[in-house]
Amino acid sequence: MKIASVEISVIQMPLKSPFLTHLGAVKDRVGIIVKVTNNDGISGFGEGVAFSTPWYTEETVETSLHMLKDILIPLLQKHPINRPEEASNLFSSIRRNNMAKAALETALWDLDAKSHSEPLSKMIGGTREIIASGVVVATDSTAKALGQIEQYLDEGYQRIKVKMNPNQDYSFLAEIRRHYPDLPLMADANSAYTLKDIDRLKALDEFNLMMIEQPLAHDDIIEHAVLQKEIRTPICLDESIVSFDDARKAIEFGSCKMINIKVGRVGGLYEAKRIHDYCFERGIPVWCGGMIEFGISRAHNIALATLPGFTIPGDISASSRFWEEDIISPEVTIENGYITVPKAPGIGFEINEKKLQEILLSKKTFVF
Ligand SMILES: O=C(O)CCC(=O)C1=CC=C[C@@H](O)[C@@H]1C(=O)O
Ligand SMILES: [Mg+2]
Repeated sequence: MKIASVEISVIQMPLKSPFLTHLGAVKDRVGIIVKVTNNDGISGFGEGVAFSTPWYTEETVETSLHMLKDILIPLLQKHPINRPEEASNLFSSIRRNNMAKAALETALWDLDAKSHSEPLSKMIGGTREIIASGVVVATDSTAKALGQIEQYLDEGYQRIKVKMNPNQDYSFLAEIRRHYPDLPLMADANSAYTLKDIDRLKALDEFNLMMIEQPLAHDDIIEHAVLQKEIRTPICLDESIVSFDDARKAIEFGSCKMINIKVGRVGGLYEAKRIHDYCFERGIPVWCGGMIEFGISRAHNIALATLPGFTIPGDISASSRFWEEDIISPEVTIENGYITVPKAPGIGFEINEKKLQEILLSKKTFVF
């Protein structure tokens, strides 16, 4: 890969409505766009998905920018690579900072797929032409949640994920089930519980949830294994899985029955695919998580979700779920609950340069 330059843009756009969790609210999204251009003038794009503050993982937009500008881009300048698969190994000398790594690594994948005139989904071994779409309801009242569920089901989404915590669990889920007894429903706790809550979590078994996501501590796999033995509802891990080895250990240990794979959280597409392959061989279902992202990351998620083990609809919703106007063209849309996988080379979407300029905060170019 003969890289000529890497450009880092910081953008900011308000969400159509706030995304509320028990850990905080996201109203305005700041994101990082990485553009890697080769000597033939072909550009690949990646997106940094860390939030502005470290409420979900330890990374932030600022730490990602530091890692990219001062560590990862200089590393790539010093050690040219031939294939995107090599980026993961090159970056492994740097501990964690997975979202910063993924921002650059995914851009290299897009560039490589475009240089081979191949869709990224095919390049990584994807087999699907359409992917099933789910959506997240993240609000603070039962009435608002019911209203949003109705709207999203009308739009065709195939499953709903709600946010839950000790102030919003049994009666909240009971009310949703009263209205929608057969709805494919999952609940994400973002670590709101401890093992003291086993009885409380056991009581939720009656709602036939597809899974409870990350009920216990963000860095735990030990206590999740204890909990999984006590409850019938499958546990899905999100925050606890930041690498292939985490996934392997969690599965060997019985800490979860499924995994939410987020490209940013695990440091890139290569690691995401390794986790997928491991789970697929063992019949462990995986699904693609979201990061309230802009269109570039959404496009990478679509490519990832074409792999055969992604058997559960992911948090890959339409561009219009969060944005008045997205930064890609065409925007991601849902038809009858599915997203059509683009056939154009790379991520398969163009960049909406006009929108990107409109929401641009800063830009820096690194010449190789
Ligand atoms: O991007 C989406 O569509 C939903 C994203 C989403 O649910 C999450 C993103 C980031 C942190 C969270 O609270 C939550 C999650 O934990 O999966
Ligand atoms: Mg989650």
